[in-house]
Amino acid sequence: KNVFSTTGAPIPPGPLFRYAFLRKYPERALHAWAKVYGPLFSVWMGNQLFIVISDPKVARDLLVTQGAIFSSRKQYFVKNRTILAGRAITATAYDGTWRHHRRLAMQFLTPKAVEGYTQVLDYEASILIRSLYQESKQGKLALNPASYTGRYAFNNMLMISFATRADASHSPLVERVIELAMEFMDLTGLFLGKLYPYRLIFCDLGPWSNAIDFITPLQWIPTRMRSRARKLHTELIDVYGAMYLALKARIDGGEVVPECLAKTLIETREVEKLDWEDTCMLAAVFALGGVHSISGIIQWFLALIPSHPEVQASAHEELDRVIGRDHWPNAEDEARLPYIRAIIKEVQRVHAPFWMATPHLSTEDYEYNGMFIPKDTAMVLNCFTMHHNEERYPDSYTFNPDRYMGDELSCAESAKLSNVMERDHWTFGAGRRICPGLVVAERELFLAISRILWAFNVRALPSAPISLEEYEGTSGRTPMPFRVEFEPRHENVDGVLAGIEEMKA
Ligand code: HEM
Repeated sequence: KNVFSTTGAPIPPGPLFRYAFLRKYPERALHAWAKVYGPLFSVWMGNQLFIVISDPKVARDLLVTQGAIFSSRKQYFVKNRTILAGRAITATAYDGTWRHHRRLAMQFLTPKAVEGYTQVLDYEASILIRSLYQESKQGKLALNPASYTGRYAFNNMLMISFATRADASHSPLVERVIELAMEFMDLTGLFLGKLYPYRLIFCDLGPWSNAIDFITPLQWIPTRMRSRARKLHTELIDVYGAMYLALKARIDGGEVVPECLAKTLIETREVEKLDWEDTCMLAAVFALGGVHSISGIIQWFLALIPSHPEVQASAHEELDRVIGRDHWPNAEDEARLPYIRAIIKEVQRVHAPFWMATPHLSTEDYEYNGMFIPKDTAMVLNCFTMHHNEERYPDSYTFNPDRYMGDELSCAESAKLSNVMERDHWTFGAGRRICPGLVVAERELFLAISRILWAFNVRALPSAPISLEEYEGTSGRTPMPFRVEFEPRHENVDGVLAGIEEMKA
């Protein structure tokens, strides 16, 4: 590969020895290198060049302004080519298929669409609070929140994708979806710790995936990795195909099912010329992208809040003042609760679930500030360094929601600011591949976190301190398993929860 442009510009500087540094907590290595090599540096993995972006203005200049060049995806052998077969939007190159599939999914992700099914998210948030209240025996028993936050995020996605949900005793099909997610994690080499149901529906690969991705001859021989990846691909098609067909059978049987992604696919599949694999992978998109991420952020919130009693007290004060104790916050209260919003933004800043977003691939040679970025370079957004930019976030290692007071924009609005130094954070990526689930994600986070704060005083156990440094996986996703107490804050919690019944799947 050329390391100089035709005008003689070199690729950005970078470290010589790298693999060992990138194995666990890779963002720490990237952060250290950004200090040495600056806002744009190179890292080679085998014959693949990665260029790491660590500055908001550079991110804008390349990923946004030059979006026509920096918006594709590398076709990793295991994840993109074999398991997802270039589909599920995230794995698709920057082409007509990507545009087509993203457009179809976006019908369910625009602010207007999210408004239309907010009652679903609202209901699942109620079930989340009810489960935490009941299963903690009204606050007497400490809980590990992972499976509850996972079920919350999972049910939201199941409802908007397939108009179905998992009750506490889930169906065999849902069990299967979870097993496949675990196999996905296992195969893509990302998961190091103990498995919990629901938490692992999907995570986007850190850029440094398997050796087989970088050593081409390994792809030609029948390794166990290759056969498991192929099997997983087939199973994803089978399982999500079965969920699609189950919905179709309901519709064919005369049932009036709520609007959902799979229903739209059923109605438009022929006109849209979607083959069976496209259909199944598209139907799976929300469950793949929108579970682990949401669940992870709520868990980080729960891990952080007990050690910041002053933040929790200010949140309780705001809720009591603005909402009162007779009812809990609803979606339309969001704008009136700036401190709750600030907490949510700050959690996302200090614990973005994907420290390296999902790398974009360049599709043309490009020269930037005297440096050469060759075609087919994987561009990594170094969110960790960007979220610790002292100019933008003074005292950046301190969890301090106050820094967002006065920021009245939603994350979606903030991502469009022309002054990128004012953008709230980079947790959802940047440019044309920015997370399309951003609006629904924000609403889900608001409903869950504002109601947890309304209902409970969240406390750590003195005997089981929570680690805020370590995490599972290789990209900052979820905290190490921990337990917290959910102490009801007032008597009305019981009364408000009394009217809520769990629907069957
Ligand atoms: C707080 C929760 C979430 C976070 C932090 C998150 C983060 C991300 C990030 C960093 C990317 C890569 C962006 C880039 O390439 O620049 C992404 C892509 C994506 N996300 Fe999310 N996401 C979240 C929730 C969701 C939800 C709820 C959905 C679905 C409803 C979703 C669906 C997707 C899809 C389909 C892509 C691929 C987009 C493309 O390649 O064009 N995400 N997300």
